[in-house]
Amino acid sequence: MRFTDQLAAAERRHDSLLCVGLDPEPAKFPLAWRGDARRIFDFCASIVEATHDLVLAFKPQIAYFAAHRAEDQLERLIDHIHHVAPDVPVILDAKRGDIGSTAEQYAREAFERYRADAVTLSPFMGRDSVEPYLRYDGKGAILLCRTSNPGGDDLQALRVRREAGAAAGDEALYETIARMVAEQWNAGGQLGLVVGATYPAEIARVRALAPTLPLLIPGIGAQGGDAEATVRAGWRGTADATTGPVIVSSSRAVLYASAGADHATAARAAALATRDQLNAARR
Ligand SMILES: O=C(O)c1cc(=O)[nH]c(=O)n1[C@@H]1O[C@H](COP(=O)(O)O)[C@@H](O)[C@H]1O
Repeated sequence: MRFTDQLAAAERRHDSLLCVGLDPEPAKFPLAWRGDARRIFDFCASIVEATHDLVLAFKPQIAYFAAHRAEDQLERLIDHIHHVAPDVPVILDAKRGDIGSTAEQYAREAFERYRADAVTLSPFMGRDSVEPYLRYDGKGAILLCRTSNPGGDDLQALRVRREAGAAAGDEALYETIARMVAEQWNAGGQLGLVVGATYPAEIARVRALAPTLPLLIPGIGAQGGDAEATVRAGWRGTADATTGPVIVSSSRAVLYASAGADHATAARAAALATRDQLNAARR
């Protein structure tokens, strides 16, 4: 099944816009596992098992595994997700971006080694740096557009001249990215955009420019983004061919809801409350 169809199906089946981000930090694990990087798989698997019926996607962040030489645990984790939750797509958060020949290796890593359903990428090096990922039929590539961090302004808010063909004037760089990706790069329907929950007005702008693209929206929870405003800005109806899904991602607020032996129960409670909060904003 194509990534976009997987998202739409998981959104409907689990009645959810929530993605749980898997950013394992051994220093924050429950006491019995604390500080032990060999428990990364066990910790993440316990979260997946506790929350998979509440989410439309999981998003492991590769740095949290690679930093601990735990890539083998990431491979096992993604296999485990496909096994216990075959209907929930996996977005590998890797934020890659390089020339085509190197991008071919990154694409192979994401889709063949890790068997992810989609990957996050930087659009900075242009269309040919994204194309190797699109050769994997049905896989998704989600491009950074308006990121959740304050420093995102440094480049993404810069005013640039609108492309020839668009109405005269100027616009922010993130608007150019959204327009270009939606209108020119997305011929195969595999692309999505990242927009931070910390910037609801920009989510609305990106949604207007890219009505059918999936929007990955991190920044609720630990970064303080407004969950309701996020949904109101980005959600235009249950995902189908004409309405792009929103994937609202939260990592720390779910993973570390409790530092005790009840961490999985607490993670489920946090995921359930967040799912319900997101749903209330669309009803
Ligand atoms: O691509 C991302 O997922 C991402 C983009 C962005 O603009 N901001 C952002 O926080 N992220 C990621 O989303 C996660 C946010 O984690 P929490 O703040 O703990 O929910 C981290 O894995 C970040 O790397």
